[in-house]
Amino acid sequence: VDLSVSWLGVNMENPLYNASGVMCRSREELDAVAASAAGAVVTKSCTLSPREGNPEPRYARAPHGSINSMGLPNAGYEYYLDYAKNYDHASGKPLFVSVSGMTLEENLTMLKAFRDADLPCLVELNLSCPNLPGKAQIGYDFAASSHVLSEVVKVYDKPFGVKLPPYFDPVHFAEMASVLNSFPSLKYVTCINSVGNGLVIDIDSESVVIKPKAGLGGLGGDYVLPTALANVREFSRLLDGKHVIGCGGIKSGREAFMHILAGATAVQVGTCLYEEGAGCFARIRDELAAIMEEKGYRTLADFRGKLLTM
Ligand SMILES: O=C(O)c1[nH]c(=O)[nH]c(=O)c1Cl
Repeated sequence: VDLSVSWLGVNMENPLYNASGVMCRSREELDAVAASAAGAVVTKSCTLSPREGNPEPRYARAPHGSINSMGLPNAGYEYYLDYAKNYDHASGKPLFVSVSGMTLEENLTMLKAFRDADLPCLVELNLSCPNLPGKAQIGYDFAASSHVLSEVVKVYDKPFGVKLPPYFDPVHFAEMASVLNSFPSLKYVTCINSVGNGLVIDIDSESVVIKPKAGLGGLGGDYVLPTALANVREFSRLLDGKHVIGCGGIKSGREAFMHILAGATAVQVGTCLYEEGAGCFARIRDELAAIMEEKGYRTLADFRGKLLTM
């Protein structure tokens, strides 16, 4: 079976890579993902200046996934620009850079720098960080999203993508798709970011499990799989000529198969990567290959987007 996927001018031998935020803040972590069976690498969302992030504990494993309120800890955009300049693009593993400025001006400054560096990496503009106290997610404000993207495409003329929050209403899917469809150079969306502001409670300690925001944090893992699949399928259906990257609840070949069946071009692994380590890419790849073998599919295109309805 052939697990490769070619899209946006990049070729991936394996459709699996890390979700932004997991194993991608330092060059050592990024190199570990690049050295693994992952088919691509994406950096931790960056801001203009380095950030410490929220007070710890800010990540916790939960019975069916994870909760995090990291608060955008990162080394600052110049660190990731430097990593991208030195990245071995000939390695065949595309590098994606996640950008998540604290303000529109920050985003424009960073995007101009990446534009001017003229690197083969692709930008994933994060519209969905749920963990900055007092800051609403851009992705939940359709007018703000449209304004940000209008300003972005004025300075950043290369293909790019956006990381979207989960939506939970057909009207919202349609509204956001309408906004996104008005930007031809926006070539992909990554669905989904964590399900924002959940609350995990430990009944033994009768306490929350993370410190920031009185315990509120973004959910990942099994908790979010059905929501992730719905967002992948809806945006695959509603977006014109754009790719959808699936993220959310992938921990085996089974969920990877589901995401691709729902329409995903490629898939990102977050919670499972955090808990298992970079070995998960080879394991999930092999599990996906076995499922394809069993079903008689030779390539991802044989079943991509072919989810049956009743
Ligand atoms: O708290 C974070 O750093 C964070 N955590 C998430 O779950 N999604 C994001 O986009 C970000 Cl930026």
